[in-house]
Amino acid sequence: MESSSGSVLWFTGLSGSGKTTTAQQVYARLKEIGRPVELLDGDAVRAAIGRGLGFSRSDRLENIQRIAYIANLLSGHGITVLVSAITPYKEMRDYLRSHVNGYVEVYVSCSLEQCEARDVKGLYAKARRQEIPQFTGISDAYEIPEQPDLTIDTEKRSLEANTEQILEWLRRNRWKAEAWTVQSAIAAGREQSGEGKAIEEVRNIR
Ligand SMILES: Nc1ncnc2c1ncn2[C@@H]1O[C@H](COP(=O)(O)OS(=O)(=O)O)[C@@H](OP(=O)(O)O)[C@H]1O
Ligand SMILES: Nc1ncnc2c1ncn2[C@@H]1O[C@H](COP(=O)(O)OP(=O)(O)O)[C@@H](O)[C@H]1O
Repeated sequence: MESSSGSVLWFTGLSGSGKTTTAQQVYARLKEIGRPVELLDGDAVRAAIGRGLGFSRSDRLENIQRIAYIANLLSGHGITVLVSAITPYKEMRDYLRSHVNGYVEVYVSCSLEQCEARDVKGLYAKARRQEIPQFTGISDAYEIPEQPDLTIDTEKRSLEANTEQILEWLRRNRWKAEAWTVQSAIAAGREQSGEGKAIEEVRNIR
């Protein structure tokens, strides 16, 4: 990760697994503590810049690449980006890992049975009636991430616990490194300006 880039937390999981709900909660917590943050939700992005894109493999790939492009622009300004999109294929996530600065894969784990029981938007019922083709988990694949950076379980753990797990991961893996980089930069600046040498000279006098 480039030192000036923000993290891109990419929430991947089945429809109804809790990607949006969790991303919204993380968004609220980051806002509270004054971190610059943006949320790119799959549905909203499709409505804004994905018109004409369906759910074939190639359209989904195109959709993910467009979101990745925006995520990179934002993270380049030090913004933490939260993306909530099914991102069902390994191929997509391999692409993201190699093209998105600060990529953090967050697998939102929830069984198909539970997602279907939730059926937040009534889409599973429609998919079962074959009214929606290529529906993820029913008539199209969801390839479970093999090595996500983080897994959150929305079936067994609460929204609050999962949000805290994500914030703790950021604290440990990203913000500590950030603080270290800033400290090193300050130290290097001091060295360059001669401040370091001056301090050394004062020490020698004493
Ligand atoms: N065929 C099919 N398969 C899966 N999902 C479908 C489909 N048709 C419509 N929807 C609705 O579109 C949302 C998924 O869009 P994404 O952009 O996240 O999908 S993808 O990453 O490009 O695969 C998804 O939103 P979420 O429920 O928030 O995941 C669905 O509401
Ligand atoms: N622990 C949990 N974490 C997140 N969502 C949960 C949890 N338990 C129940 N839910 C519910 O599951 C649904 C998830 O919907 P949503 O966030 O829109 O999913 P997705 O964005 O993955 O399609 C919401 O109705 C939410 O209230």
